[in-house]
Amino acid sequence: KSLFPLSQQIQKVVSDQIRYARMGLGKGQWQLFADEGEMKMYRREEEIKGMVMDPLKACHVVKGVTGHEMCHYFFRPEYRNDWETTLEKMTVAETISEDTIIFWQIHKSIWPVTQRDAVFWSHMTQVPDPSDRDAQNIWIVVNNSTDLDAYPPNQGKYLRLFLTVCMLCQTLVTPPKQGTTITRQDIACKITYCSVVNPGGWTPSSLLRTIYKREYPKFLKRFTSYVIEQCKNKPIMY
Ligand SMILES: O=S(=O)(CCO)c1ccc(-c2ccc(C3CCCC3)c([C@@H]3C[C@@H]3c3ccccn3)c2)cc1
Repeated sequence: KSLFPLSQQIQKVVSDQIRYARMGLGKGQWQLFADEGEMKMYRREEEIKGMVMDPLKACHVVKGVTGHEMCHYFFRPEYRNDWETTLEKMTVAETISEDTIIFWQIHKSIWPVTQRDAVFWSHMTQVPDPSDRDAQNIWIVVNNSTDLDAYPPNQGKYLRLFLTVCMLCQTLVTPPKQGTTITRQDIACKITYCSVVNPGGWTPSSLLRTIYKREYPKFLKRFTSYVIEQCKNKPIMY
């Protein structure tokens, strides 16, 4: 469908997602649906052709890890089964480069919803900080559905879902006392997680919204706890 080679499509979607993540909530009726300490999750109710397409934005501040570390554990396939509890199967369909991978994921069926799969490219990159040109403290991972000939949609029992997700992470450092080196007590990561999911087939809106309301907070809490655990005894990766 896309006329542009993959790299150009990635640049466009990534720059759109950076702007979208940075704009805060923006216009429209955003509902705060999860508020647990530092983690705040908002959604806007949107239906297109009777299908739930609710945009979601989550803001979170996680102590003791950097934005690079958070994006690394979100992007790399080898860690995904440790924190993603709704996966039945995850395959690396193509490794385009060290910062671009195409995944095929089958999500566990959640009764009575038809089981879904997804094919998406995942791209991890550093983001310039507009307020501080030589800062190197912002990273992003964008996951965006794509077609892949080897994985045609809706062949078997899975409905193909379509998603655009971004995980924008900014490292915050509180400088320690003069002359002492920075430790994990002095760092934190400010996360903006955005997602728009097209479930790919009609499902009762109330049912989908119940699933999202339960699963998104669970996912972000589990993922961030996992990264803290993985990093705590390792040197800081800036
Ligand atoms: O951030 S990611 O890129 C991380 C890579 O895995 C991502 C996040 C969420 C999804 C997702 C999209 C739709 C659905 C369901 C809803 C009804 C039909 C399919 C689910 C199932 C419910 C569970 C779920 C929902 C929300 C968060 C985590 N789990 C998940 C996929 C990828």
